[in-house]
Amino acid sequence: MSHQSDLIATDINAYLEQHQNKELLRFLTCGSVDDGKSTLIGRLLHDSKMIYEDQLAAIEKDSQKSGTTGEKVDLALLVDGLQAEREQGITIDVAYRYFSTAKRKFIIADTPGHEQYTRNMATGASTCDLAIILIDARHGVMTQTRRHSFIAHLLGLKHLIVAVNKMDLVEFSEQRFEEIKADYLAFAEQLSIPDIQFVPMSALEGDNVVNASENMPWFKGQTMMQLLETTQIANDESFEGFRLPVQYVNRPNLNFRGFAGTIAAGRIKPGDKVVALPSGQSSSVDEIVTFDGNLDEAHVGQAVTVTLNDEIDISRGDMLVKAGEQPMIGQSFETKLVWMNEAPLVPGRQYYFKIGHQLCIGSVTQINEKIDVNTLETSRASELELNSIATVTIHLNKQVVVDAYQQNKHTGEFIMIDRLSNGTVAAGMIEKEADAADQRLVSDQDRKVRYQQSPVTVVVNNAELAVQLEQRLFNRGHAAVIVRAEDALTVCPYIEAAGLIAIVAGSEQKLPFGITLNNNAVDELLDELKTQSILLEI
Ligand SMILES: Nc1nc2c(ncn2[C@@H]2O[C@H](COP(=O)(O)OP(=O)(O)OP(=O)(O)O)[C@@H](O)[C@H]2O)c(=O)[nH]1
Repeated sequence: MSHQSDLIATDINAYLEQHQNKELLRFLTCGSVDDGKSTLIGRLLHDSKMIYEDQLAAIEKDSQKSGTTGEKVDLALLVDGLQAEREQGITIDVAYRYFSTAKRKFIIADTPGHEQYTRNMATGASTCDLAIILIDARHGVMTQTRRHSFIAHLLGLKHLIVAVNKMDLVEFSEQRFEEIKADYLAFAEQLSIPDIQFVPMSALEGDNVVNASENMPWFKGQTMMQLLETTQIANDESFEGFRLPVQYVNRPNLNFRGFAGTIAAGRIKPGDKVVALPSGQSSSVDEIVTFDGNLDEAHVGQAVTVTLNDEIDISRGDMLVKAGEQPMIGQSFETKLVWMNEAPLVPGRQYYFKIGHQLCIGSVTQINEKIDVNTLETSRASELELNSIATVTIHLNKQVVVDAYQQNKHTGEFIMIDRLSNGTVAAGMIEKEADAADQRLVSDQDRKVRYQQSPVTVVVNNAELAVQLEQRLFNRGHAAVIVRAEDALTVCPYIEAAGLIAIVAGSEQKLPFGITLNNNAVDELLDELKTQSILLEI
């Protein structure tokens, strides 16, 4: 490799130490097809001298055979390494690449631009600190630009670099750059992204990638590489509100009981008062133990084992927090969801939910609004197809401890897993606790479709009873649609048309074809269901 530190020859230990301690920046490149993502990454590697001599020789040879750049070396070939990609001419998956400069280490997530790869982008972005949004200077802000920016915002990225690429094809025009910048800023107002930088660039020619452009002397800002090396990310993690999701209870002998995990937010010292959640039992920190010895203080990002001054019951999946800095504890939440499965999301169907180290069963009870990622317009929807993004209400079979994702990624994110295939079907971000009374009341638009999917319809006039009923039915494998008593007659035709069973509990309304229970008791209802099992098979 041509890029080498002098330290490698003189003091390898000092070099390794220096390398180890360099800050790591994870970033994502996104743009439409052919905006120049691969060329940009190739250029970053090439100009920062991170390419092996033999790699360079190989792509020089390949450029003549399959490159798209005429006489010039096609640096995209360095990145689009997969044969299948080359044949199709597109990047098909998230590819991670590593490189470092004297100042920082980098991991790049290279994601495909097409709309059908929204899930790949979301996957790539979820662990990144920064996103580079590429715009072709000839085309300006496109639908995809807006989509990528929205997903970056959704996943809580705090830093964006908008790279206006192919400036060589618009005569390095300052006016064109300013036009695109103004367009982008007008759109970005809707997204609250704290840090947006702009760079006019030619990835192909190398202008403003690593070296400042001689063709654009009017641009006084930093080059792409300078921005990557200097964007401040150290304070992006939250130092407020201590959170230690317990990954492992370490009990090597009778005298030691420690709770191990990576601190997801805040800081902690021996003596601090802590609460274990969801149990709510409190204690105080005795020691903070690490492989390298005990610490006087630990903070976000550090992997530690904490011992407490009292024997309290804590197991994997629980969370230690500081007294007075409580997160949300609940079973129902409003969340953003990116649906990643070929088969559509079916409200009411049960999935595993993995929230940090907490695993439980639950379902999406309602799709509140679907977001058109291209226009940011919202609409009602009864199902979500692959790559859809929506606000949904989820209901879980046990209490979990979470934060809003925008406050803390680590404690606010979750995935949904199919219970049969074990495949990840969605990624979600917690927004807030759902309103317990309303969240199971089905909206008019969703009603018809929900009935077709759901074997039992329960009509109630009591929100608390509705919650209990739905939970108990869920536990017995039935999906229930809860309808408010006052809506019951309006929705009768749908129930009838779908040939479903209506169970009327505690309601004044008598549906013509329902089983009317005169008693509110849940157990009696369930007994009734048992004896009426034939009806449930419909
Ligand atoms: N003139 C000019 N051409 C460029 C520039 N950057 C990239 N290109 C060309 O644009 C085409 C697409 O570049 P890629 O880097 O493969 O684009 P991509 O965004 O990675 O495309 P996918 O991998 O298909 O998503 C290639 O022919 C590049 O040589 C630039 O700054 N100026």
